[in-house]
Amino acid sequence: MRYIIIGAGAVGGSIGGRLAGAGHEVVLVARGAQHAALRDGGLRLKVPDGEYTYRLPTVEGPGGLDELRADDVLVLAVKTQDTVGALQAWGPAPVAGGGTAAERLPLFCAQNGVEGQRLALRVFRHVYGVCVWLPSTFVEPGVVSAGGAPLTGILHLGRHPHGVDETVRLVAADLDKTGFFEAPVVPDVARWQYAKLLTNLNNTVMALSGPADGTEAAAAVRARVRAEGEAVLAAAGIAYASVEEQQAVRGHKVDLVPLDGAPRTGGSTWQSLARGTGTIEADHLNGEIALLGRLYGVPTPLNELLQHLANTFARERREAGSMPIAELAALADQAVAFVQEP
Ligand SMILES: CC(C)(CO)C(=O)C(=O)O
Repeated sequence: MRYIIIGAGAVGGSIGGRLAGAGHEVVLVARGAQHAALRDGGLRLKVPDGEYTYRLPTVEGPGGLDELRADDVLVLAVKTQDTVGALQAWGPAPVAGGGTAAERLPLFCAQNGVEGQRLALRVFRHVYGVCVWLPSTFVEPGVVSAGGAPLTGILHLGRHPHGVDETVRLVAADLDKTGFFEAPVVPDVARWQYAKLLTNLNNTVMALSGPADGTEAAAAVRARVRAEGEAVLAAAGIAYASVEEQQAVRGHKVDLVPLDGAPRTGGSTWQSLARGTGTIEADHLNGEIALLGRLYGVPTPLNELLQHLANTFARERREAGSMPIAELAALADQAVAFVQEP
């Protein structure tokens, strides 16, 4: 199989690099400065076992390929807010030399949340979810780091929202065989992704108030945000894997190792803010909970607040981590009081 990594950033670059390192054919897809750096200098992957450079075919879109092949596997690793753009480019994808129609190819969404798969199913027939547990960082154009050891990441895979087929087994086997991923094939990948969504609700808290906030105030905000998420999923009848189930798989297999020259950061939303990308994933993390809350009549003041504040930070390019946790906690109290008013 040939792996086409659409969005060769932190997660996509880590997966693509490790697959290439294990001898697989990999094509990287990126835009702008990242495309230029990957094309000219290769992909530099900083990991606990060393630093590797992979010189791989790199394109900006399907037009850069001669053709799509029947053995191509698309891995969509762009941030959720960039999914529609990527699907518009790749979905109908008539490529120069003809070949296989992209919409018939398997598309694996290696993304946070669940919205990516829903969008992809409007265009692609064979959509797979990947529940990505892979702490990684976009260091600078052409360079990504992934600090998990002994494994780089744990990637639960399955057809979205549920189901297993031969393709997912083959992809999981390729990932497993790199030696750097554990890739359990699960019959209910959405259940794992909703569990991860609950964890990712904290991404905005970290992005606003700093990555390494071990204070009681931060823990209290996180607990309240998660409790809202759990109440919403319960009301919507959406099942999610328990913390114990997740820990049983994860164990200490992706413990973080400090990497020379690669800054330790606070999750993907923090990184987006720190890079000043102008957009973040909050609409599909806290915003997913707020949406479900409205659909099922469950108040979600904290998640709405976090969605709003984080989007404002991104739009105004405010400094990541610059809101003291006490200020965030006070705003959270006000938001809760506001919805409780008669
Ligand atoms: C928690 C983590 C790092 C795991 O992959 C993540 O999902 C994120 O930063 O978005």
